[in-house]
Amino acid sequence: MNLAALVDHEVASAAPAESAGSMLRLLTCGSVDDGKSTLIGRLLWESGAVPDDQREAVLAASKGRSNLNGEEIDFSLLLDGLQAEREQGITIDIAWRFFESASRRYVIIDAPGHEQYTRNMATGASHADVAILLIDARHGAKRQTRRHAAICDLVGIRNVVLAVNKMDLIDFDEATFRRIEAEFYEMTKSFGFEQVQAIPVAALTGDNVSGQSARMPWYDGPSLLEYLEESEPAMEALDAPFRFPVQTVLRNGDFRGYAGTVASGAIRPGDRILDARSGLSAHVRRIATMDGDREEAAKGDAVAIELDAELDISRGAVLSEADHAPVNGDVVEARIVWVSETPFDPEAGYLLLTNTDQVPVSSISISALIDFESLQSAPAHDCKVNDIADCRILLGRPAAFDLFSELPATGNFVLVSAIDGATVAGGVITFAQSGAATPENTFVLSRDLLARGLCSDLGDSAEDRAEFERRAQEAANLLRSVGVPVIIEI
Ligand SMILES: Nc1nc2c(ncn2[C@@H]2O[C@H](COP(=O)(O)OP(=O)(O)OP(=O)(O)O)[C@@H](O)[C@H]2O)c(=O)[nH]1
Repeated sequence: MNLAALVDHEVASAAPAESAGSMLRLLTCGSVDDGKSTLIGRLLWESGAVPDDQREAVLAASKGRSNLNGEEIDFSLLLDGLQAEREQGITIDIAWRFFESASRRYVIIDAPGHEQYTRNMATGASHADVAILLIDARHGAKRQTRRHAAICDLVGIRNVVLAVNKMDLIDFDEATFRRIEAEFYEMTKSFGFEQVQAIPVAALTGDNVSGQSARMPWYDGPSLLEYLEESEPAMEALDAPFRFPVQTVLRNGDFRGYAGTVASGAIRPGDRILDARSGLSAHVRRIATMDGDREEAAKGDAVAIELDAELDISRGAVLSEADHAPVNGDVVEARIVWVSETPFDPEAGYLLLTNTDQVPVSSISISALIDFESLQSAPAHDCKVNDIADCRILLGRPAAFDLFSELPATGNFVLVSAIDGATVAGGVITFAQSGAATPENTFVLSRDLLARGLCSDLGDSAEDRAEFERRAQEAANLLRSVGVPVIIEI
C-alpha cells in the first residue's frame, strides 16, 4: 500500500455513511503550540459540529484554566488536550475528524507538530485538498512550519491557507501580519502552490475564524471558514489517462484476467491497452467484477480485466492507454522525504515499491537537500530523518513510472530497507527514463565545461554562484529531455 492508498483507506473506513455536498479534505499543520488544536476546536464549535453534551463537558473542563487570556472556553480540549479530561472520566469521541457546515462536509487530517511525526504528516498530506499552515504571529514561520510547507508542496497540495494565529497577542498589528505573509510568499515562490491565502486569526477569541473580525478592519479578505466554503476539492483532470497497476493474475478455466484497482482514467471493452514494461499491447475483451461484467471501469474500481490476447505479464505491470503510456524506466529522479531514524546509507540495500511493483535499487545518489531556513535546495550528498532531498535512483530493472506532476497516483513510491522491509522514505517522481546511465553514455556537465561556455560571464559572488547552478540545472534538464543521461559535477 502506498502513501495515498493508506490515507484513502483510513478516510474511507472512518467516514460517516451519509453525505451532504462535496467533501473538502483539510490538512492542518504547524509547529507545537502555535494553536492548531484551538483553531480546529473553534471551527468545530462554530460550525455546530459539537453535540450538546460535549459542549457542556468542554465548558466544565475549561473552568479555571490559566491559558485562556480571559476567554471561557478552551477549544483545544475538543482535540489533543483531551488526555487529561479522559483521565477524569470525560469521554469525547473522535468524530472531530469530520464536520459539516451548511454547504459541505469536511474531513480534517491532523498533522502533529512534533518533528518525529513528519512521516504521519507526509502520509496525511498526500490526499488533502487544502492545507492550513498555522503560524504564531509572535514568532513567524518556524523551521517545522517551513518543513511542513515543503512537504505540502512535495505531495502536490496546491491550495494553502496561511493562518497567522494569536493576532490578539500582537494587538492585531497589520504590519506584523503583512511581514509574515510577504516572507512566506517569498520563501515558497519556487513551490507549485497555486493559491495561497494568508488570514490573520485569533483562534482563542474567534477573530476571522468563521466571521469577520471587528478588531482587524484593515483585513478585507475572507474569514477561514468563508475561504474553506469557497474552496474546490482538488480535482484530477477528467481526461486523465488510464492506469491499472496489476495486483495479481487470475486464472480460472478459460478465464485469464488481470486484477487490480484503476489508479486513474477509465477503460471500456474494445479499448487498446499497453503494458509499458514489455511493450506488448492487446484489446480489452471483458471487465469482470464480483457482481458481473461492466461496460466501464474508472478510477477507484476494483476489477479483473480480460484481454483478447495473452500478454506475458505479472504483478507489478501497469496497464495503460496504448498511446499515453508510462515510462518504462530504470533511471528515476525524485524528491523524497526521509522518514527513517537510520540515515541514508549509499552502501545499504533498498527496494523501491510502487502501487504493486517491488524493484531492487542499484544505487541512490542524493544531489540536494531542502534548507528549512530558506526553503531553497542546496547541493548535498547525505540525508537523514525528516530531510527532504532530491535524488537519482538507478534500478536493477525497469518499472512503469509517471511523473508525479502529471499523474500523482502512479508517480509516487516508497523506499524500504531490503533487510527488514522498514519504510525509509516516501517520494515523488520528477523524471524517469529508460536505459540505465553508464559511464559510456552519460554526459558529464562539469564545472570547467560550464565556466568556459554557458557560464563564462559569471563571477564568484553568491548571486552568480546561484545563477551558475540554475543554468547548470537548466542545461541538464534540456539534455535529459532529449534522452541524454547527465551528471552535473559542480
Ligand atoms: N492568546 C491566544 N492564545 C492562543 C490562541 N490560539 C491558541 N492559543 C493558546 O496557545 C496554546 C497552544 O494552543 P494549542 O491549540 O494547544 O496548540 P497546538 O498547536 O495544538 O499544540 P500541540 O497540540 O501541542 O501541537 C494554548 O495555551 C492556547 O490557549 C490565540 O489565538 N490567542
